[in-house]
Amino acid sequence: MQISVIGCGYLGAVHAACMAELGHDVVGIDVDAAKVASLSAGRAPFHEPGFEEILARNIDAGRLRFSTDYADLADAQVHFIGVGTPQVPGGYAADLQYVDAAVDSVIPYLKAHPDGPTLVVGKSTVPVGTAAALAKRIAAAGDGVHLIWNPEFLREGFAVQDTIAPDRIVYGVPADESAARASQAVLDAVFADLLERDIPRLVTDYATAELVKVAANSFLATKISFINAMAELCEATGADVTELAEAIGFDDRIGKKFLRAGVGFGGGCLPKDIRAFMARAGELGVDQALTFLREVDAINDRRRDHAVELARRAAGGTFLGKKVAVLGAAFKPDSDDMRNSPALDIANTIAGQGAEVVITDPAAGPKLAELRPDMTVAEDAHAAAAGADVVMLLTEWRQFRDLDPVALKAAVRTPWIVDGRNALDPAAWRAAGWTYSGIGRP
Ligand SMILES: NC(=O)c1ccc[n+]([C@@H]2O[C@H](COP(=O)([O-])OP(=O)(O)OC[C@H]3O[C@@H](n4cnc5c(N)ncnc54)[C@H](O)[C@@H]3O)[C@@H](O)[C@H]2O)c1
Ligand SMILES: O=c1ccn([C@@H]2O[C@H](COP(=O)(O)OP(=O)(O)O[C@H]3O[C@H](CO)[C@@H](O)[C@H](O)[C@H]3O)[C@@H](O)[C@H]2O)c(=O)[nH]1
Repeated sequence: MQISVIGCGYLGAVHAACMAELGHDVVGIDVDAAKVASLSAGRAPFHEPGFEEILARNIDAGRLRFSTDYADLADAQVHFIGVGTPQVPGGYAADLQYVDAAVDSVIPYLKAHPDGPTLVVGKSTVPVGTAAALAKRIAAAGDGVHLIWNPEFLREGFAVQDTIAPDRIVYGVPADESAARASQAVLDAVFADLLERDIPRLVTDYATAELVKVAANSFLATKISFINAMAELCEATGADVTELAEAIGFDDRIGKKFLRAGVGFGGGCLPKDIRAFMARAGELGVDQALTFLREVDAINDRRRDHAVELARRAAGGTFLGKKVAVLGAAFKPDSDDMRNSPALDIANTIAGQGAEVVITDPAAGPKLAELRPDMTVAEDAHAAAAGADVVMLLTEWRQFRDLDPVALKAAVRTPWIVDGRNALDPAAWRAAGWTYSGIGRP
């Protein structure tokens, strides 16, 4: 099937390559010419395990190409929309200008297809009500053109695997039954390979599909803030939050996942999605339903402040004249994404308070050096830690988890580690002569 993917960022580029991997003929459209040039040359513009391989393989096979010109999507029957929906500047609501622009740009090319309806498929994360409004505009483009809302649940670092083998697929379909049936059949053909593997597919109305996405992210954010709140209690009582998380996690109803206390959640999704959800609830007059998310957000912010405090204590009460090595800049390991990254935020705060900060990240390092010439970016943990008064582990890359505390001690001025992700073995670091300070651990 001929498919277009509009918006080739972390979501769209991976989706385009995965759709080609499933055997479809795919064109990726993006307004960023540099990104399109990089993708066209088979070079991933961001770090995502396994992505570059499928990108190159499918370009070579002739099933995948990229363009800045919307005219190149004219023959496609299915158009996925994966453009960004960041927070509006200075506010909580989602900025829909990129979705609106993408829809405006695709509309002139929408025409009924000989093999069934032409579909616009929304993947971007949007406030509930967006799909219904877009569907009206798309319907005005002509007969045989429909919108399905198909939210995306991939995690960065596992994006390829999550796209090809998602936990579930959700279709928000038009209210009109025959339009719903016909458009569902087309999207089923796109995902035939996945459906054959019995991946659950849920068919809902537009509003439910939109809400499933933000509800899922709100639940995940709540789980993280819950365990971080428990870390605050553990810190006040001398208890250990990692043992607490393990113990409650044995209950199947709670589960072990997403209970890692630390410097909290960041990235291009959870923080902005819970805020946009709160903003939308306010517009709908049900803001009280989501006041708990304010607390989720506040707990999350407090973890960053707390990490700064732990470092200040380690530095002897002031950052002036002190060198702090920060291990990690990306918001999570196996990604170079620094959007709303706790690590980068904490590094900025500490530098602003007078410390000499040297930061290192296996994937985000080069991008950071380019974007932030004001920062000292080191090659690796040992180079960053040279002469440091405090070392902070803020993104739990394997390279950092596997550090040898004995070898690293030889590089630093003072062996004091703040483990902002509870990723290290405190006993091993203490035995090597370090002062170890974790999150919610004695
Ligand atoms: N990143 C993720 O892991 C993830 C997962 C699930 C859902 N989402 C959602 O997917 C959407 C995209 O997220 P992302 O992380 O890929 O963002 P991104 O910023 O990495 O990518 C967005 C891309 O859209 C392009 N773009 C903007 N306007 C355009 C237009 N008019 N026409 C064509 N291209 C245009 C940009 O140049 C950019 O390359 C967001 O709504 C996000 O919440 C993201
Ligand atoms: O126990 C945990 C788990 C995660 N995190 C942090 O939470 C953030 C988000 O992690 P994760 O959810 O793995 O990353 P994303 O790639 O942002 O994925 C989330 O956001 C995507 C975009 O909406 C969704 O598609 C995914 O399902 C959802 O997990 C990161 O900063 C993690 O360090 C913790 O602090 N503790």
